[in-house]
Amino acid sequence: MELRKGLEDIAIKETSITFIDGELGRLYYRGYSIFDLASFSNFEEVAYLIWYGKLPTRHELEDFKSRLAEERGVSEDITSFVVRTSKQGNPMDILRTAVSMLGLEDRQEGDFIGKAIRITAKIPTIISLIQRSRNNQEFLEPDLSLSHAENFLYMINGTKPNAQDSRVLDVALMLHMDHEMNASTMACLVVASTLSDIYSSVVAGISALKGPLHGGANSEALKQFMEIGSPDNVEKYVMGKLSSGQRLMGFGHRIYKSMDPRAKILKEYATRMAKNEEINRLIEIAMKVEEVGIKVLGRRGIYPNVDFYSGLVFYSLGFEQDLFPTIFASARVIGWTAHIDEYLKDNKLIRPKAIYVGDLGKRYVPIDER
Ligand SMILES: CC(=O)SCCNC(=O)CCNC(=O)[C@H](O)C(C)(C)COP(=O)(O)OP(=O)(O)OC[C@H]1O[C@@H](n2cnc3c(N)ncnc32)[C@H](O)[C@@H]1OP(=O)(O)O
Ligand SMILES: O=C([O-])CC(=O)C(=O)O
Repeated sequence: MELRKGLEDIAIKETSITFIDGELGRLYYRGYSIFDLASFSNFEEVAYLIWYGKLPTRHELEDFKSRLAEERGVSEDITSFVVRTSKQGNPMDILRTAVSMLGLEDRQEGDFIGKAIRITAKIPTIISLIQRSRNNQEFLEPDLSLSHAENFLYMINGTKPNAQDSRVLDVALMLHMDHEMNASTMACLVVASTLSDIYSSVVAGISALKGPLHGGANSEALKQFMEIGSPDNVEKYVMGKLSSGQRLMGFGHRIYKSMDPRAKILKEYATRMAKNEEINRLIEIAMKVEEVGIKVLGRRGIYPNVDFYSGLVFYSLGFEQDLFPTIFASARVIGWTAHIDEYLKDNKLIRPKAIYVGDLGKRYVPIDER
């Protein structure tokens, strides 16, 4: 039996959701280039596209937007749980538990996409509640007249966002929505393939996304830029890190062997929206890390990934650093649930093999003789 560590280059399903060309750095959702979607589309339209497989008509989009907006509220139980844990808890742990609570509260059978819409609509409310309650700021009810991205920013910052900021978040969320068979999507499918429920599967996705080799890297990348402190320190920091065998956070990818197209788009937004001295300095540092990192790692196909510039964008928009993986989850939940839906149409229990390398036939030794 062949051993494929990390299931590298193993396909577990056919899909019509996302295509990645890792050599050329191209990404498509349902056949549409991410560059076109980022230029012309918006969060609600792309969520619809990913779930339903086609772009909505005007009427379908309006209907879908209202459905998503109406689901934004969370129960008093969830609100009080988040408020109680927001000061000590890791935001991904809080989000994971809150989504688990959503599962307990949902007693309806069926309507898979309806449930996916419900989870997607409520995650920004939970995230905003974490940030505002730990800073002793009053909790704001969702504003149903605002778009998904506008309302997310409104609930975080307490003021209606300007058009540029809401457009930037809209695009950033679109870029994070799906990425074929990444670790967290795989985790969702492992759970879903046992015919468990959507909430349990999404909880598995959040758990996998939390790790610093996956969605947790966005927060680590910004931490890295903050630690570096000044563009003059970049060369020494990067060389020191790499020569001691550590990884540059926000660099490298299982599939991309060139620059991640989403990193290109996010870099453009990050530089365009530079706001204050701190953020301008962080952007300068990031661009220098990119330059030095590519000089050293580029020849091995290791380039900036989506997590390299996304943190700078989220930070500029008012999100606190440890919340970044939760923002990632708020968008990726669309890809997770679309892949679950697709997989369950032709389900097969996911159960790979392990190659046994231990001994056999050992004599059992009673405890007093050990
Ligand atoms: C949304 C996302 O999940 S995007 C990824 C976010 N994660 C990060 O940014 C964390 C840093 N990056 C990494 O750890 C990796 O690039 C991963 C885990 C994302 C993908 O890596 P894999 O395809 O599994 O490759 P693997 O971990 O085996 O690395 C291959 C080689 O490249 C090196 N490498 C990979 N990424 C990096 C990096 N960021 N910095 C330094 N070296 C790296 C490894 O050390 C390894 O070297 P070796 O062959 O000499 O041992
Ligand atoms: O695809 C992967 O392995 C990681 C991921 O989720 C992404 O890049 O968005």
